[in-house]
Amino acid sequence: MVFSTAPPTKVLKKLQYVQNSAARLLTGTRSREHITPVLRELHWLPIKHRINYKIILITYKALNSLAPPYLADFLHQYFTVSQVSGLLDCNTATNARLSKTVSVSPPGLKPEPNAFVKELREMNIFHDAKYAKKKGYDLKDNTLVLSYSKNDQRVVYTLLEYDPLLDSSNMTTKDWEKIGKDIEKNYERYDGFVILHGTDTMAYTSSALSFMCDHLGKPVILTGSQVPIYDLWNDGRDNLLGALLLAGLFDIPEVCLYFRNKLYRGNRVTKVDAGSFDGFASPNLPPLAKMDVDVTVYWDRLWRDKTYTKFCVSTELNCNVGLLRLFPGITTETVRSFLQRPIVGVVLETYGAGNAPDNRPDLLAALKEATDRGVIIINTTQCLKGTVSKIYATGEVLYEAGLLPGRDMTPEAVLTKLSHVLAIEGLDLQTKKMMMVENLRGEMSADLGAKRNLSDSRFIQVITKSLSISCKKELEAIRDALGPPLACAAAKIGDVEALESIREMGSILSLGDFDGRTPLHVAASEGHLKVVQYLLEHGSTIHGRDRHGDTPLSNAVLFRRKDIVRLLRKAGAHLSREQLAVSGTELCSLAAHGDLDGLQIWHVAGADLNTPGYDGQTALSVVSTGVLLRSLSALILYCMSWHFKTVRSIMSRLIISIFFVYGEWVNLTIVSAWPLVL
Ligand SMILES: NC(=O)C[C@H](N)C(=O)O
Repeated sequence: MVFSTAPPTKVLKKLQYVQNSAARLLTGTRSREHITPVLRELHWLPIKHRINYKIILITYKALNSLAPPYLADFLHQYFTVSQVSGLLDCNTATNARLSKTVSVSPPGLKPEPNAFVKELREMNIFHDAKYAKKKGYDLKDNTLVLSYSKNDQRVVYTLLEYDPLLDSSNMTTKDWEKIGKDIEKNYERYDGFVILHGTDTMAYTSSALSFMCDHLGKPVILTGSQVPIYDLWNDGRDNLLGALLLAGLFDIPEVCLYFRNKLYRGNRVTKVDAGSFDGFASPNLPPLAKMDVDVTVYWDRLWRDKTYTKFCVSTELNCNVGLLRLFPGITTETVRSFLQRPIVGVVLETYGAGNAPDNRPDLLAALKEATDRGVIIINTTQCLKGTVSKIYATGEVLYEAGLLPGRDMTPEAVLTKLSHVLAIEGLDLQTKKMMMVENLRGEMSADLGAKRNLSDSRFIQVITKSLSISCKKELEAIRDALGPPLACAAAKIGDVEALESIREMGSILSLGDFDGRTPLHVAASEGHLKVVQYLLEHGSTIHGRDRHGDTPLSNAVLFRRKDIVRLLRKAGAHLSREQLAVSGTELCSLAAHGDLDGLQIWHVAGADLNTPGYDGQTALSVVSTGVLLRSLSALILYCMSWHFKTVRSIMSRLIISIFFVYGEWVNLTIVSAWPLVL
């Protein structure tokens, strides 16, 4: 997690003056007259450095012996109310930071370990301590609650800080693997993931993760900042807040990058500005979402997995790949030595629409030699925007040399895709080449093909006629408003054809109705296996929650649709942490009623039969207690029968008790053995 930026040198001088003067004040007289010149200098600094945390803290320490009202006035100019109270409190953390800060002389910014979560706790927007307390949340140190709520739902988030924290320039593929593994490890416990990352190499990481995450069904959002979040004037706070809200409240099953109010697909971005809050661009794909006055998610732009397979992360990456940028006069020796073994994959950045000199047979021969040896070379453009094509003869020659077209992929995307594809075991070269030109995660613009016109839809024709509408915008608005409830209605009656027509008119089948219930929720509840299959094949969001927090899987469990539970599990659905937390009590109640079918469904859905209920009992102990009680009653009956001599022979008395005990034994065996026979 890194939030840093280096200030320009002119400002550094001023910064140093203020720091030094403030530091001198620490040891000398601390009267108002001595401090005023420092403050004046402070005011002349550009705002972003004036409010530099270090300066404020040093000056604060210098001011510490002054009268509190003066001190508070000063602090309020630069800090929020909660930060001031944190400072005045001068707790151990603040003291630790103060002493550390004073000893730092040149402000070369570095990631600061173990500071972030404490800082977030002090910012009201990032942690609503009162709410957490009121709700009785047992929040561990690194778990916080956002103060923003939607339908009384809060985003609760847990922070995992890496050790060591790295400037992103120091990151390697090993760090991508670590992030990927952590996502995989925690996948079922969280609804989304936010990765705080330095901006310098963030586009590489987001591209790599997009390829490493197979069948992703939840948001993974990378974000960072150009100015440290510890500074008052920074972009870290907005970026982090936006990323948390999007990851927590929206079902966007992609690896994305969030920066300056926009959510981009992770493998379409590139860093374009080192000195602006608008640091990233996605030249060939518009944003997936915008956080403005309203949050707008462009659902139709999302990349959806069309297969139903469980999420997994492939962490293997081939590091023998490289980027080579052509320039006029590049020597054949340079190209040749670059293409030497062990290199197996190369991104060749060519001119314009994918062109290279066609009057350099030596250079083209060097490329051809490499591709003949099995090196995969992908042709990409040096331009920020646009795609490679074969329109020029200077482009055509590259394909004759065995290069593959990188279309409009960013160099970051091609490099990480090569690294991923080349590491997959058991694939021949031809398949790997095929994968490189295929769209794996929306990293290239899709062929638009013959896109159906909205007005071609029969349904839309009827609506336009009856409402006398002709304008495209109005048609789209009608489609977007009617699409989700219509799709839910079709799912309810199990009508796959109707769903197909709704999809053809451009509606997104993953969207929910007024209660947040998607067609998948409805089909799962109603038990329409074919509809569930169809929806999964068309990229329906499997983890979507309705207003009550229910998912398609929990609905299928509730309505006892065992075949649908199985199918959803195959597609990667799982019970949420909250559902698992109450599963113990539910299982005990089913066990107490001898409801084998109910227990089976929960087991298929992934519940652990050993989960304790509210009173600490498990389903198994409930059954055993039942056996004990019934065995006892059997014994009592046996004795009674002996006593009252109602049953004369010992034989018949034995039969009665065996009947009781045997009956229980059969039950008990089924309950404890059924997981084996499922
Ligand atoms: N502000 C930043 O994020 C730049 C920093 N050097 C990094 O990428 O880690």
